[in-house]
Amino acid sequence: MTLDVKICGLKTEDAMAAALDGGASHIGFIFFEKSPRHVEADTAASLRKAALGRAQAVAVTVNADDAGLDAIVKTVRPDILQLHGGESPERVAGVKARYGLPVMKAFAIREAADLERIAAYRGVADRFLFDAKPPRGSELPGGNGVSFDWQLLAGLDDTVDYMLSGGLNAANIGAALKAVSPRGIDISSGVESAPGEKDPELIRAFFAAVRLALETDTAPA
Ligand SMILES: O=C(O)c1ccccc1N[C@@H]1O[C@H](COP(=O)(O)O)[C@@H](O)[C@H]1O
Repeated sequence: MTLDVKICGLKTEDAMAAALDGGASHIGFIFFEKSPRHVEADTAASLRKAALGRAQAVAVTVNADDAGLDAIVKTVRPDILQLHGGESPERVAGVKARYGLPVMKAFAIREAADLERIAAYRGVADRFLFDAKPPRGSELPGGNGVSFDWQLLAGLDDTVDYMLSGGLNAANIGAALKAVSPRGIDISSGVESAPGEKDPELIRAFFAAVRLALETDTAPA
């Protein structure tokens, strides 16, 4: 089994190096000013150079307008756009057409009914990302370090290409991969020592836990 691993919310060169050396397939930059992980486009453009030819750069935005996306795409040259707000299927299609880039659409999951929303995005979004619903009072649509019931995804058919996200860490990734079979996993706060502060040691520990989980073949039959 190959598994994509996205380390999200990178802001520093040492965290970027740990992510790439660990084997990240994707690295994510947050463009959302309320987030402790927010980066300016210039910073992301500089950091993403280290990933060229090694990992795909993902620009994470929340209900961004064309002007905002134009600036990010022009400066950062991301490989993928992650839309982590309430973007409609029409908006996703419009973003894909405007930039010619793959789009990963995020969905907040708490109960089975939340998955019904993906139907309208099938054939529109290139990939889905399933994250937990934010806790009450949080200003962040993602990056809250909160998990959801992974079993909710167990009934998805194999054609649904998704990344699993939300509260993943070195301690629970084995159980997550026992429960479900995503094509990718995405982590942010689980490799931080404080909000927005990536810890290279925690990034290394996460990759070690992923390797262990894959070696022990934890995927469901
Ligand atoms: O991380 C953020 O601050 C953030 C802000 C706005 C939209 C998305 C954000 N992060 C996404 O959240 C998940 C991972 O969160 P965690 O591992 O539970 O901390 C991931 O998809 C990030 O791209």
